[in-house]
Amino acid sequence: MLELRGVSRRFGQTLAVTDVDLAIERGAFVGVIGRSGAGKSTVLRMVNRLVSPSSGAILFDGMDVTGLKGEALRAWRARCAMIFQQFNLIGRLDVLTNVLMGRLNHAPTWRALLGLWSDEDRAIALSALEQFDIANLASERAENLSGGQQQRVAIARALVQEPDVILADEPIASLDPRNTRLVMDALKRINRRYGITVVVNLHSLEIARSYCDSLVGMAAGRVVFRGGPADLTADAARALYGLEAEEQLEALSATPAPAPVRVVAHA
Ligand SMILES: Nc1ncnc2c1ncn2[C@@H]1O[C@H](COP(=O)(O)OP(=O)(O)OP(=O)(O)O)[C@@H](O)[C@H]1O
Repeated sequence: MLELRGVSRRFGQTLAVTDVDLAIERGAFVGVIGRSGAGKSTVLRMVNRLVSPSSGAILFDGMDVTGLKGEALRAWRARCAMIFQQFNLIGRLDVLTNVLMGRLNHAPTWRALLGLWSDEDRAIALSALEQFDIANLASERAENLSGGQQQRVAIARALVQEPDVILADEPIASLDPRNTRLVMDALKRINRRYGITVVVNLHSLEIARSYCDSLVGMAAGRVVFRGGPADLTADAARALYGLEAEEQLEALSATPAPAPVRVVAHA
């Protein structure tokens, strides 16, 4: 279980995140929703410690990860893979090598630096690409791929890391509707198939409702909504999105809410 207990983060005078309590079960697929600036990215970044909390504690299966440093911090980061809106691939390298970067924690550094990946690592990387229908692109330079293809490569890289948790920060924000579905399907597949916990920041309520088992809504740095997709009513959306809500609600009314599978518990 991934737990946030009273977690806050201040940047100068800005309180980005205030007193967030969350308890996310292993294998859950959780969407974090809310307006721009609500604190969603900061929450995700605190989990893998790209940003450290100003106060509060983050625990994974009872282990306090809040104060980890050095080797212990690297080990924790290997267990929680991060996926970014801008993919963060190395454009001049080929797709397979980008995916192999996810194996860095499983290979001796000298071998990785020399590009001497084991046959096993290569097979694992290729198999990850196959799962997302992009094995044919293995030898292409990453920068030549479309955004949707690049994001699937990033998900393959995260998968071969063999993480416990995948933290995806607006992974579909720069994608068209077809690629949005392909990328969300890829995240869902690895969640269901391998039981990897997925926490994903999303702008679109429609996507959040159709893919996530449970939702956490943030406004002005605080958690103001928790529930299953069916709990995301028009009133809840208005509370989260204010004036922006109508646009979101239009898209939402076009999609029936699926039944929730798992719920985020209060800590
Ligand atoms: N490194 C930083 N330095 C200063 N302020 C920051 C930093 N990171 C975030 N903030 C501020 O913290 C608040 C929350 O930002 P955050 O990026 O977490 O929100 P968000 O909900 O992810 O927004 P978006 O959807 O636009 O990414 C904002 O006011 C933002 O300007």
